[in-house]
Amino acid sequence: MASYLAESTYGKDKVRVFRVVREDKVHHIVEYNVQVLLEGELDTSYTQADNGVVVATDSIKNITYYLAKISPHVLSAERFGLHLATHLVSKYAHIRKALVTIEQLRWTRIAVDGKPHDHSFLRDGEEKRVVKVQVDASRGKDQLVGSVSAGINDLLVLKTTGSAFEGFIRDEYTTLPQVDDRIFSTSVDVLYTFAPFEITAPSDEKRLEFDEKQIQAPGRLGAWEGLKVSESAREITLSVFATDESASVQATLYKMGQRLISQNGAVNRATYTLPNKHYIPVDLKFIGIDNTSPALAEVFAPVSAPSGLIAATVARVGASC
Ligand SMILES: O=c1[nH]c(=O)c2[nH]c(=O)[nH]c2[nH]1
Repeated sequence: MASYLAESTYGKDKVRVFRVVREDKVHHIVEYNVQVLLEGELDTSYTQADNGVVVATDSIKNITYYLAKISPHVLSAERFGLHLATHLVSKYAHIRKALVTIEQLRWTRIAVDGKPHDHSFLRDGEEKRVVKVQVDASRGKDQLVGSVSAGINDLLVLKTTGSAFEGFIRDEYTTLPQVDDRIFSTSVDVLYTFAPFEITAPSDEKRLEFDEKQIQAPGRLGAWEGLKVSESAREITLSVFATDESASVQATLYKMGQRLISQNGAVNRATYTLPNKHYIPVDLKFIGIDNTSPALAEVFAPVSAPSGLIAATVARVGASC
């Protein structure tokens, strides 16, 4: 009956942060859902009820808000996440690793007479940008290793043709007809990963320092900085989805990943998770109407469950992560 604590992590989830940065009359905003998890010399908090090693998750929340106030990087989820994670592992001697996941909600400037408004925004879609940052101090507090992944969640797309699914295994379990034309809809989750890099530890007493010079990545922050790659990933995902003569979700996914990597030199891997959101032509034979032959299918029943689920990671040849 012997047992032991095999692994653990803890922190604060769903810290909702809205930040405004006022540049004279032009206001910039971000809204984040932040998850902060810590790992380190924390076993005794589980095994011996030793709260003396616990940074309260309430304090983790407070630190998140404090950094949102003072960090010059708050408008970039990648930089803000790195600043927060670097502070946590630098401030607390026994914390070995900080993992920060940020979900960024969409706020787009309202266009008034075709001109982006200074301080009014709209939620144009439920898609989110997602950023996962890790700062690892396992090799020492002065040898911090940072890693960044970023991507998109819940990007809902649909096409009405240019998608087939044929040639799959047919046996006693098969009821699905082969089709050379169908509706293809998915809610894209994509996460792409950059090579890890060193971060110079903050040298100020409060361990709050964090600037570009501390990032020892090729091209520093610029190599993987959020927006360029994130816009490219979104564009590639949408354009492959729209233009591919899809043989299957699997084949289209692979093309998305290949193109993302070939067009973004700093990205080493891309993981796509694509539910296949089925739209089934309604059988109207009961009233003498053909609505099921592909060319005549016009009325569909969207099926919320079950859905297919296709996930794969495409990696750059020769890259170690
Ligand atoms: O693109 C698809 N891939 C599958 O693996 C699959 N399975 C299924 O029933 N429909 C589909 N469509």
